[in-house]
Amino acid sequence: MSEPKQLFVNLFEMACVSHITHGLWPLPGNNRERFADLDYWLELAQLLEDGGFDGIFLADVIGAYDVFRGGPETALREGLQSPNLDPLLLVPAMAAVTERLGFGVTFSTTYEPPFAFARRMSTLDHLTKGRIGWNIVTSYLPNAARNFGLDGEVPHDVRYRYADEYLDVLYKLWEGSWDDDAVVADRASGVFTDPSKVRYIDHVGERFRVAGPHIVHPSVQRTPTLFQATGSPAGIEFAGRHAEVVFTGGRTSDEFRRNADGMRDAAERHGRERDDIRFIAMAGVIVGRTQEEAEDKWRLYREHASLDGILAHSSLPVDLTAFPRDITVREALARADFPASKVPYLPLDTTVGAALDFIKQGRDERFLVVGDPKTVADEIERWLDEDGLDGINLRQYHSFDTARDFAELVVPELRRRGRLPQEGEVSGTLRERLFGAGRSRLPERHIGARYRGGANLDAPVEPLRLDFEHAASF
Ligand SMILES: Cc1cc2nc3c(=O)[nH]c(=O)nc-3n(C[C@H](O)[C@H](O)[C@H](O)COP(=O)(O)O)c2cc1C
Repeated sequence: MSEPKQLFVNLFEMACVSHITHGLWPLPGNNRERFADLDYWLELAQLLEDGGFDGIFLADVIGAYDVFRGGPETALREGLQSPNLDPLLLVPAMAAVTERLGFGVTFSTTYEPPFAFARRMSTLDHLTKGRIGWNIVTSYLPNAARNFGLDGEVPHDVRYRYADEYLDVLYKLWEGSWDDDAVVADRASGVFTDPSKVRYIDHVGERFRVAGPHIVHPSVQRTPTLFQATGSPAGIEFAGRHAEVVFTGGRTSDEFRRNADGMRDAAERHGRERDDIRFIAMAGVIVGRTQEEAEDKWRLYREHASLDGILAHSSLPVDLTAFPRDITVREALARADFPASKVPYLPLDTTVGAALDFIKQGRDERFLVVGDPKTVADEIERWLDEDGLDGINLRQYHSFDTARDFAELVVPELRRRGRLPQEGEVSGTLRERLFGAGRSRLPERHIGARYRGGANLDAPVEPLRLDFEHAASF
């Protein structure tokens, strides 16, 4: 009999008070307001490693949420992703108190040039001994654009075209600029680096000119493990070329499988294998010693959920709370002169009141389970076997109760069922943890590997075809 498929578990985090579960930070015992205290991250990292988590995943944004009600006031009042610390700087501290925990950090390709970022990631890969992953985002907040000298957002698909060139520069630096044996460190001769094994990259593209050589020698993974979250046609094409782990969702199993298959098809179009991408979903797991205890927690979280926080986070420009509760959402959007086609996720023919209640409840999710350890483990097994999910980003409702509950109640049950590695069984780089021992580096068939040994540095890459009609943004 084949071994059961195992789950990859990240805690979903962000260095702010209110990341995705708005309104919950003031709950008794919640540590969220300590996010700027280094001890918060050290305690959390140790809890996660000891508790059987594979990684911590750090989200990031570089601007304020100021679309809802035309300003940042709601977001600031809620602590909604602002104030927000730089996630890259938290990693070395957490790495110092752990040995196995993986780190996924978010960084945007749209506003800061690639050379300095390549250096920071190589540094983190060295310091963590190959435990670093990068969540590639192109940023979606209009305010972010205004923070970096632009009047407004770069159009959605253009952001992905820029991101593609950004990745090209990074691969040249990470994969092509230095040979593995370039560092000699020979005391007798006093030679530290063999200059014949280090080269300029001389990248000249649409957006970037980067001479190189890379200023950091090769790290364990060279290219960090590449994560991405997407659902748009342009994003899927980009993921097919680059991503190794994709966050995707879906309200039903079928929708999830269709999304994943679309990305596997895209991977094949780019010369990769279908299982070169792992799929991770954001998941809510509310567990108690009994079903009743879990239901009580879930009720508490829903009672305290902040509708304003959720709406400000969604950046919906129409303030539905300003309309009578008994008219339909379609009617409210028409009165606001806002096209209903731009909000396909809203239930247009229900009343505004029902829609707001629905948004606040947060129940329409495939990857949400509330129950005792057995119920939760049964459901997670369905996600793995029936939906084809590989891992989860655990949504936090309460810090550290969410992570501690999962560690104490769910991990032992999943281990008993062979769905998580046993304690002490885990080792290797982040990429090896996801794809198996011996795969610390990008496989040869990945586009980033084409520069190995300095090959192809002056051969242009076929541009990513992004000629889709796509107006929606996140
Ligand atoms: C689970 C998840 C996590 C995300 N985390 C971030 C983040 O930390 N920072 C960010 O700018 N965007 C984040 N996004 C948004 C994505 O980067 C992207 O903008 C969104 O998925 C829409 O992509 P698309 O337009 O290609 O479909 C996240 C999305 C999902 C689903």
